[in-house]
Amino acid sequence: MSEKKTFFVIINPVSGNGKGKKVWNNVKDKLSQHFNITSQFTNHNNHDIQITQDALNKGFRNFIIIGGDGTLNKFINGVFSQKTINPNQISFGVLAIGTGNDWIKTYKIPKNRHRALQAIIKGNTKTQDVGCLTFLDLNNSKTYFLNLCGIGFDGLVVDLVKNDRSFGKLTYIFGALKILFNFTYFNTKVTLDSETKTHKNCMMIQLGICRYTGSGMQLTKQPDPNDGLLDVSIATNFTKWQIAKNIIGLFTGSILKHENITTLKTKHITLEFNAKKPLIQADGEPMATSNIKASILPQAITFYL
Ligand SMILES: Nc1ncnc2c1ncn2[C@@H]1O[C@H](COP(=O)(O)OP(=O)(O)OP(=O)(O)O)[C@@H](O)[C@H]1O
Repeated sequence: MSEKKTFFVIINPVSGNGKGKKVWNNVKDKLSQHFNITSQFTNHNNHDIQITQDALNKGFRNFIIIGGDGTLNKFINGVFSQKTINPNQISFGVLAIGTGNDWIKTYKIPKNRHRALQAIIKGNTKTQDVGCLTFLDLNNSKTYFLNLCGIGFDGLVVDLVKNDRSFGKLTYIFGALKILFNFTYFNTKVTLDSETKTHKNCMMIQLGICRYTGSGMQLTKQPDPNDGLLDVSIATNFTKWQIAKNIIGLFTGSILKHENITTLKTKHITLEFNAKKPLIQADGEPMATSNIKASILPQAITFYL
């Protein structure tokens, strides 16, 4: 009989309004039948980063994340902010128990935990790109993302719902409707290679790797998680009425045909904002407020699907 593979399981007990413990109790026997398992619950915000790095230092290379997009984001930051172990030796599977669970949607990874588990047991893997944000006003400190980074409108939405996701899947939609009446435009100097252009009255800018954000919205045109490029969209001069009218288009992606949206693909992009800087989110997590450079690490992480 072949030797059992070893996995380290990280469980976020607060994801998806507190489903973590129950899900873990539900799957741990099955996991142990197939794998050697070590597990740890997170105790506080960002603990997921520390747990990942401690597990890497102890020799673990395969992970299962029981959490939402935010927990995945912290795992990715644990992997890419350390320099000892090459990320190409690391792989992860996910049992998605979050609120939005947007990352799994691109790959149709089942939300049903037993089917998701089956996929990990089967052992098929795939690689994808990882995004890197450099905060230019904060000593060039870096953060990494797996799904999508949004600036402006959805930065405000994430900030609004960060402490209360009790509406489940509808949390982001209710948040977006509330922000609709409060957002302010911002101006952005966009630099691609050596060319700089100013976009006035920006409502939001998306830097996408995967397809979905905000519980199923499609705000980037042709994201390919494996092409080594960020899929950028810049929305300008939208009135509140135009957004309200196009709300279904946010979910179908047809909003991207609107003349007020510029789309492009790039390996890196620098965004400098006016004095009142917009809020930034990455993978549904609030980020620092700063001018940023975004770049991509091609096919940098392996996952089970
Ligand atoms: N024990 C903990 N207590 C408080 N916060 C935690 C804990 N463990 C992890 N976190 C933080 O919880 C945040 C959100 O978790 P996560 O995104 O997985 O759930 P969610 O918000 O319900 O799902 P989604 O992002 O898919 O909408 C992450 O920033 C993570 O660092």
